Amino acid sequence: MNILDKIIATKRQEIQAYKKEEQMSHVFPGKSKLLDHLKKKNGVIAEIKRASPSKGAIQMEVDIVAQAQKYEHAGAAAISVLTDETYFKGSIKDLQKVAQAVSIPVLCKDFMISEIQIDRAKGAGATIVLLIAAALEDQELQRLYRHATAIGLEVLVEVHDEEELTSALAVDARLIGINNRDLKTFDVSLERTAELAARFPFDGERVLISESGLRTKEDAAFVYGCGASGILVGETLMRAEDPGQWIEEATAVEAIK
Ligand SMILES: O=C(O)c1ccccc1NCC(=O)[C@H](O)[C@H](O)COP(=O)(O)O
Repeated sequence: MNILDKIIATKRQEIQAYKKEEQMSHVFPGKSKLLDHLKKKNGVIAEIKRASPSKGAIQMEVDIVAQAQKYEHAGAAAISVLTDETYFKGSIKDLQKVAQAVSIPVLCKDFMISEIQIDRAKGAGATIVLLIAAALEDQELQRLYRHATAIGLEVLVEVHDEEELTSALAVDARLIGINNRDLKTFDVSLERTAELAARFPFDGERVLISESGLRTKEDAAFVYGCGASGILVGETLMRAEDPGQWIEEATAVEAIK
């Protein structure tokens, strides 16, 4: 069984517990839309990532509120919070704390297979949810996409190959993330953004976000040159001495054409 299949199997068990959980229904102030931001200018989606299956512990003791505020002050377009407990050591509470502490959009980064998870993310303050095409049949992707947008969330649809890009376009996704990491093997290559960007319809309605494996501002310049408007960055920011400076530089860098 590859890691993605293992994670999804764990999610199926966890969802049973969510059903019994007390519903979170905090009132969060209205937040701007990530799509609007990225249509106007390039931006960094800065991630809170304590650990990962490929790297193990990254920053277990991080003060997530302080980290999120650094991201916001540096001009991040949005904050991504990994909420998976088993493999990433995150939690829905992390998301809730971050959503309360910042005024920019907040992405619930998890492996969504059910409406229950989407409602829970919204209840905790997320304004965006992730749907991973590799983890969903086309009909499931469509159903969950519709559900999320119907309750006012933005949806980032993550793809890794041409077939998944076709699935994302079939639901008319506006935020499409090209994951440079193969979730089954952990191989990372920014060339994946270049390859799929060549098939991406740059029609002014949707934006391309390059995810994973971005380490330097030159990496950011490379993917902006491919047509990306956004980059999603986890490990690099969690290990950076000055994550704010990294965000500022990667936001301002000129695309390499
Ligand atoms: O990061 C992993 O090891 C991983 C393994 C299996 C499924 C998903 C995984 N990562 C989730 C992410 O999407 C990344 O956290 C995100 O794209 C940022 O990546 P990076 O900048 O390389 O930390």
